[in-house]
Amino acid sequence: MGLLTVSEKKGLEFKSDEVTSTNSQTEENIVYDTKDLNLWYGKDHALKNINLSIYEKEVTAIIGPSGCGKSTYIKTLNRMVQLVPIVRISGDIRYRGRNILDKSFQVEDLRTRVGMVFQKPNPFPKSIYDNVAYGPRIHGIRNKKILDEIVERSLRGAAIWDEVKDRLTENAYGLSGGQQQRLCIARCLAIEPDVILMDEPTSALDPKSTLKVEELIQELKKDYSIIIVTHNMQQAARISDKTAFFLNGEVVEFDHTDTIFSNPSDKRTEDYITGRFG
Ligand SMILES: Nc1ncnc2c1ncn2[C@@H]1O[C@H](COP(=O)(O)OP(=O)(O)OP(=O)(O)O)[C@@H](O)[C@H]1O
Repeated sequence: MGLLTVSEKKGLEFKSDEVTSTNSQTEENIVYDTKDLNLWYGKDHALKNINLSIYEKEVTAIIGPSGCGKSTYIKTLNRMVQLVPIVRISGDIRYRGRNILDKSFQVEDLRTRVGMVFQKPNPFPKSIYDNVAYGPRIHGIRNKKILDEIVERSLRGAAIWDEVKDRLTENAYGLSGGQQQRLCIARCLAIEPDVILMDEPTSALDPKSTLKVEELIQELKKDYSIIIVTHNMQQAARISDKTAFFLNGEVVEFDHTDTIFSNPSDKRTEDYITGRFG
Protein backbone atom coordinates (compact mmCIF):
# COMPACT_ATOMS: atom_id res chain seq x y z
CA MET A 1 0.00 0.00 0.00
CA GLY A 2 2.83 2.37 0.90
CA LEU A 3 3.99 2.28 -2.72
CA LEU A 4 0.84 3.67 -4.26
CA THR A 5 1.07 6.97 -6.08
CA VAL A 6 -1.42 9.77 -5.42
CA SER A 7 -3.63 8.84 -8.39
CA GLU A 8 -3.81 5.24 -7.21
CA LYS A 9 -4.62 6.44 -3.70
CA LYS A 10 -7.50 8.51 -5.01
CA GLY A 11 -9.45 5.32 -5.57
CA LEU A 12 -11.90 4.43 -8.26
CA GLU A 13 -14.15 7.47 -8.27
CA PHE A 14 -12.48 9.11 -11.26
CA LYS A 15 -10.45 6.74 -13.41
CA SER A 16 -7.77 8.35 -15.52
CA ASP A 17 -9.05 6.53 -18.60
CA GLU A 18 -12.21 8.61 -18.32
CA VAL A 19 -10.02 11.52 -19.29
CA THR A 20 -9.29 11.73 -23.00
CA SER A 21 -6.09 13.41 -24.04
CA THR A 22 -7.25 14.85 -27.37
CA ASN A 23 -8.03 18.49 -27.73
CA SER A 24 -11.10 17.95 -29.89
CA GLN A 25 -14.20 19.53 -28.43
CA THR A 26 -16.69 16.82 -27.72
CA GLU A 27 -18.98 16.35 -24.74
CA GLU A 28 -16.51 13.85 -23.26
CA ASN A 29 -13.77 16.38 -22.89
CA ILE A 30 -15.81 19.04 -21.21
CA VAL A 31 -14.25 19.29 -17.79
CA TYR A 32 -16.70 21.75 -16.25
CA ASP A 33 -20.17 22.41 -17.54
CA THR A 34 -21.98 25.26 -15.80
CA LYS A 35 -25.71 25.50 -16.45
CA ASP A 36 -28.00 28.35 -15.34
CA LEU A 37 -25.83 29.11 -12.33
CA ASN A 38 -27.07 31.84 -10.01
CA LEU A 39 -25.40 32.87 -6.78
CA TRP A 40 -26.44 35.31 -4.10
CA TYR A 41 -24.48 36.72 -1.16
CA GLY A 42 -27.49 37.46 1.02
CA LYS A 43 -29.57 39.70 -1.27
CA ASP A 44 -26.67 40.57 -3.58
CA HIS A 45 -27.16 38.65 -6.84
CA ALA A 46 -23.49 38.09 -7.69
CA LEU A 47 -23.73 35.49 -10.51
CA LYS A 48 -26.61 35.57 -13.00
CA ASN A 49 -27.53 32.68 -15.25
CA ILE A 50 -23.99 31.58 -16.00
CA ASN A 51 -23.65 29.02 -18.78
CA LEU A 52 -20.09 27.98 -19.62
CA SER A 53 -18.54 24.79 -20.96
CA ILE A 54 -14.88 24.50 -20.13
CA TYR A 55 -12.79 22.02 -22.10
CA GLU A 56 -9.89 20.00 -20.85
CA LYS A 57 -6.27 20.84 -21.56
CA GLU A 58 -7.06 24.39 -22.44
CA VAL A 59 -6.38 27.63 -20.63
CA THR A 60 -9.66 29.44 -20.01
CA ALA A 61 -9.35 33.06 -18.89
CA ILE A 62 -12.02 34.87 -16.91
CA ILE A 63 -11.79 38.63 -17.40
CA GLY A 64 -13.94 41.59 -16.42
CA PRO A 65 -13.95 44.71 -14.23
CA SER A 66 -13.61 44.66 -10.45
CA GLY A 67 -16.62 43.20 -8.65
CA CYS A 68 -18.11 41.47 -11.73
CA GLY A 69 -18.00 38.01 -10.11
CA LYS A 70 -14.79 36.48 -11.51
CA SER A 71 -13.45 35.22 -8.17
CA THR A 72 -16.89 34.17 -7.04
CA TYR A 73 -17.28 32.04 -10.18
CA ILE A 74 -13.89 30.34 -9.89
CA LYS A 75 -14.57 29.60 -6.21
CA THR A 76 -17.84 27.88 -7.08
CA LEU A 77 -15.81 25.38 -9.13
CA ASN A 78 -14.20 23.88 -6.02
CA ARG A 79 -17.10 24.78 -3.73
CA MET A 80 -14.91 27.14 -1.75
CA VAL A 81 -17.55 29.83 -2.09
CA GLN A 82 -19.88 27.77 0.07
CA LEU A 83 -17.64 28.49 3.04
CA VAL A 84 -19.34 31.91 3.07
CA PRO A 85 -22.43 31.34 5.25
CA ILE A 86 -24.74 33.80 3.43
CA VAL A 87 -24.20 32.19 0.02
CA ARG A 88 -27.16 30.70 -1.85
CA ILE A 89 -26.74 28.91 -5.18
CA SER A 90 -29.05 27.54 -7.85
CA GLY A 91 -28.28 25.72 -11.10
CA ASP A 92 -25.80 23.01 -12.02
CA ILE A 93 -22.04 22.79 -12.10
CA ARG A 94 -21.03 19.50 -13.66
CA TYR A 95 -17.46 18.40 -13.13
CA ARG A 96 -16.73 15.45 -15.43
CA GLY A 97 -20.46 14.90 -15.71
CA ARG A 98 -21.34 14.97 -12.01
CA ASN A 99 -23.15 17.87 -10.37
CA ILE A 100 -20.83 19.15 -7.66
CA LEU A 101 -23.68 21.13 -6.09
CA ASP A 102 -25.53 17.90 -5.41
CA LYS A 103 -25.63 17.16 -1.68
CA SER A 104 -24.36 13.63 -2.31
CA PHE A 105 -21.19 14.94 -3.97
CA GLN A 106 -18.23 14.66 -1.60
CA VAL A 107 -16.22 17.86 -1.59
CA GLU A 108 -13.09 15.83 -0.73
CA ASP A 109 -13.35 14.11 -4.13
CA LEU A 110 -13.27 17.49 -5.77
CA ARG A 111 -10.36 18.85 -3.78
CA THR A 112 -8.13 15.95 -4.84
CA ARG A 113 -8.96 16.60 -8.51
CA VAL A 114 -9.00 20.37 -8.54
CA GLY A 115 -6.06 22.40 -7.24
CA MET A 116 -6.08 26.12 -6.61
CA VAL A 117 -3.45 28.84 -6.76
CA PHE A 118 -4.27 32.17 -5.13
CA GLN A 119 -3.40 35.78 -5.79
CA LYS A 120 -0.89 35.95 -2.96
CA PRO A 121 1.52 33.03 -2.72
CA ASN A 122 0.52 31.08 0.40
CA PRO A 123 3.19 28.49 1.18
CA PHE A 124 2.93 26.76 4.56
CA PRO A 125 5.51 27.78 7.18
CA LYS A 126 7.39 24.56 6.51
CA SER A 127 10.33 23.43 4.44
CA ILE A 128 10.18 23.54 0.65
CA TYR A 129 10.11 19.72 0.65
CA ASP A 130 7.31 19.50 3.22
CA ASN A 131 5.17 22.02 1.33
CA VAL A 132 5.16 19.76 -1.72
CA ALA A 133 4.93 16.49 0.21
CA TYR A 134 1.99 17.79 2.27
CA GLY A 135 -0.83 16.67 -0.06
CA PRO A 136 0.63 13.24 -0.87
CA ARG A 137 1.16 12.64 2.88
CA ILE A 138 -2.48 13.48 3.52
CA HIS A 139 -3.28 10.82 0.94
CA GLY A 140 -1.34 8.38 3.10
CA ILE A 141 1.90 8.21 1.15
CA ARG A 142 4.70 7.62 3.67
CA ASN A 143 7.36 5.91 1.58
CA LYS A 144 10.35 8.26 1.49
CA LYS A 145 11.50 7.18 -1.97
CA ILE A 146 8.07 7.81 -3.47
CA LEU A 147 7.73 11.15 -1.68
CA ASP A 148 11.19 12.16 -2.96
CA GLU A 149 10.08 11.30 -6.49
CA ILE A 150 6.82 13.22 -6.19
CA VAL A 151 8.58 16.27 -4.74
CA GLU A 152 11.18 16.31 -7.52
CA ARG A 153 8.63 15.71 -10.28
CA SER A 154 6.31 18.43 -8.95
CA LEU A 155 9.07 20.99 -8.51
CA ARG A 156 10.35 20.21 -12.01
CA GLY A 157 6.79 20.50 -13.33
CA ALA A 158 6.53 23.94 -11.75
CA ALA A 159 9.87 25.00 -13.27
CA ILE A 160 11.53 25.66 -9.91
CA TRP A 161 13.55 22.49 -9.27
CA ASP A 162 16.91 23.92 -10.36
CA GLU A 163 16.46 26.91 -8.06
CA VAL A 164 15.59 24.90 -4.95
CA LYS A 165 17.09 21.43 -5.31
CA ASP A 166 19.97 22.24 -2.96
CA ARG A 167 17.78 23.89 -0.30
CA LEU A 168 14.80 21.57 0.02
CA THR A 169 14.99 21.56 3.81
CA GLU A 170 14.96 25.35 4.08
CA ASN A 171 11.79 27.22 5.04
CA ALA A 172 9.63 28.20 2.05
CA TYR A 173 9.31 31.72 3.43
CA GLY A 174 12.94 32.29 2.41
CA LEU A 175 11.98 32.11 -1.28
CA SER A 176 11.15 35.18 -3.39
CA GLY A 177 7.48 35.93 -4.14
CA GLY A 178 7.77 34.50 -7.66
CA GLN A 179 9.49 31.37 -6.36
CA GLN A 180 6.84 30.99 -3.64
CA GLN A 181 4.11 31.13 -6.29
CA ARG A 182 5.82 28.43 -8.36
CA LEU A 183 6.22 26.39 -5.15
CA CYS A 184 2.46 26.73 -4.59
CA ILE A 185 1.93 25.48 -8.15
CA ALA A 186 4.27 22.55 -7.37
CA ARG A 187 2.20 21.83 -4.25
CA CYS A 188 -0.85 21.68 -6.49
CA LEU A 189 0.86 19.36 -8.99
CA ALA A 190 1.88 16.96 -6.21
CA ILE A 191 -1.72 15.82 -5.82
CA GLU A 192 -1.88 15.08 -9.57
CA PRO A 193 -4.89 17.28 -10.20
CA ASP A 194 -7.09 17.26 -13.27
CA VAL A 195 -7.81 21.00 -13.12
CA ILE A 196 -5.88 23.96 -11.76
CA LEU A 197 -7.85 27.05 -10.77
CA MET A 198 -5.79 30.24 -10.63
CA ASP A 199 -7.15 33.42 -9.10
CA GLU A 200 -4.95 36.27 -10.35
CA PRO A 201 -1.80 34.21 -9.80
CA THR A 202 0.64 36.86 -11.02
CA SER A 203 -0.88 40.04 -9.66
CA ALA A 204 1.52 40.12 -6.70
CA LEU A 205 4.57 39.30 -8.85
CA ASP A 206 7.15 41.41 -10.66
CA PRO A 207 7.28 41.30 -14.50
CA LYS A 208 10.10 38.71 -14.62
CA SER A 209 8.32 36.31 -12.25
CA THR A 210 5.05 36.95 -14.11
CA LEU A 211 6.68 35.89 -17.36
CA LYS A 212 7.98 32.71 -15.72
CA VAL A 213 4.55 31.80 -14.41
CA GLU A 214 2.96 32.57 -17.79
CA GLU A 215 5.49 30.31 -19.54
CA LEU A 216 4.78 27.66 -16.94
CA ILE A 217 1.03 27.87 -17.57
CA GLN A 218 1.68 27.25 -21.27
CA GLU A 219 3.65 24.13 -20.38
CA LEU A 220 1.11 22.90 -17.82
CA LYS A 221 -1.83 23.02 -20.22
CA LYS A 222 -0.35 20.00 -22.04
CA ASP A 223 -1.35 17.96 -19.00
CA TYR A 224 -3.91 20.00 -17.06
CA SER A 225 -7.01 22.09 -17.63
CA ILE A 226 -6.42 25.59 -16.33
CA ILE A 227 -8.96 28.26 -15.45
CA ILE A 228 -7.41 31.61 -14.66
CA VAL A 229 -8.94 34.82 -13.37
CA THR A 230 -6.94 37.80 -14.53
CA HIS A 231 -7.23 41.56 -14.50
CA ASN A 232 -4.55 41.72 -17.09
CA MET A 233 -6.02 41.58 -20.57
CA GLN A 234 -2.63 41.23 -22.25
CA GLN A 235 -2.06 38.21 -20.07
CA ALA A 236 -5.39 36.67 -21.09
CA ALA A 237 -4.56 37.35 -24.75
CA ARG A 238 -1.06 35.86 -24.38
CA ILE A 239 -1.81 32.65 -22.56
CA SER A 240 -5.44 31.59 -22.92
CA ASP A 241 -7.28 29.55 -25.53
CA LYS A 242 -10.75 30.74 -24.52
CA THR A 243 -11.86 33.87 -22.71
CA ALA A 244 -15.05 34.60 -20.81
CA PHE A 245 -15.90 38.26 -20.31
CA PHE A 246 -17.90 38.83 -17.12
CA LEU A 247 -19.83 42.02 -16.39
CA ASN A 248 -22.14 42.67 -13.42
CA GLY A 249 -22.34 38.96 -12.62
CA GLU A 250 -23.18 37.89 -16.19
CA VAL A 251 -21.14 36.28 -18.92
CA VAL A 252 -21.37 38.79 -21.74
CA GLU A 253 -19.29 36.77 -24.17
CA PHE A 254 -17.35 33.51 -24.16
CA ASP A 255 -15.29 32.53 -27.16
CA HIS A 256 -11.86 31.74 -28.52
CA THR A 257 -9.44 34.28 -27.11
CA ASP A 258 -8.45 35.46 -30.61
CA THR A 259 -12.08 36.22 -31.39
CA ILE A 260 -12.70 38.02 -28.10
CA PHE A 261 -9.68 40.26 -28.64
CA SER A 262 -9.89 40.81 -32.39
CA ASN A 263 -13.55 40.50 -33.30
CA PRO A 264 -15.84 40.51 -30.25
CA SER A 265 -19.52 40.18 -31.02
CA ASP A 266 -20.79 42.32 -28.13
CA LYS A 267 -20.21 46.06 -27.95
CA ARG A 268 -19.62 45.82 -24.17
CA THR A 269 -16.75 43.36 -24.72
CA GLU A 270 -15.22 45.68 -27.29
CA ASP A 271 -15.55 48.65 -24.94
CA TYR A 272 -13.88 46.72 -22.13
CA ILE A 273 -10.98 45.31 -24.12
CA THR A 274 -10.29 48.68 -25.71
CA GLY A 275 -10.10 50.24 -22.25
CA ARG A 276 -13.28 52.33 -22.42
CA PHE A 277 -14.21 51.15 -18.94
CA GLY A 278 -13.06 48.89 -16.12
N1 LIG B 1 -17.73 37.05 0.98
C1 LIG B 1 -18.57 37.92 0.39
N2 LIG B 1 -19.66 38.39 1.05
C2 LIG B 1 -20.52 39.25 0.48
N3 LIG B 1 -20.39 39.71 -0.78
C3 LIG B 1 -19.31 39.28 -1.49
C4 LIG B 1 -18.36 38.37 -0.95
N4 LIG B 1 -17.40 38.13 -1.89
C5 LIG B 1 -17.76 38.86 -2.96
N5 LIG B 1 -18.89 39.54 -2.74
C6 LIG B 1 -19.59 40.45 -3.68
O1 LIG B 1 -19.86 39.75 -4.89
C7 LIG B 1 -19.60 40.54 -6.03
C8 LIG B 1 -18.56 39.86 -6.92
O2 LIG B 1 -17.31 39.85 -6.23
P1 LIG B 1 -16.04 39.06 -6.78
O3 LIG B 1 -14.99 39.13 -5.74
O4 LIG B 1 -16.46 37.74 -7.25
O5 LIG B 1 -15.66 39.97 -8.05
P2 LIG B 1 -14.32 40.01 -8.90
O6 LIG B 1 -14.74 40.19 -10.32
O7 LIG B 1 -13.47 38.83 -8.61
O8 LIG B 1 -13.65 41.34 -8.37
P3 LIG B 1 -12.09 41.76 -8.26
O9 LIG B 1 -11.60 41.81 -9.69
O10 LIG B 1 -12.14 43.10 -7.63
O11 LIG B 1 -11.39 40.73 -7.44
C9 LIG B 1 -19.18 41.90 -5.50
O12 LIG B 1 -20.32 42.73 -5.44
C10 LIG B 1 -18.68 41.60 -4.10
O13 LIG B 1 -18.83 42.70 -3.25
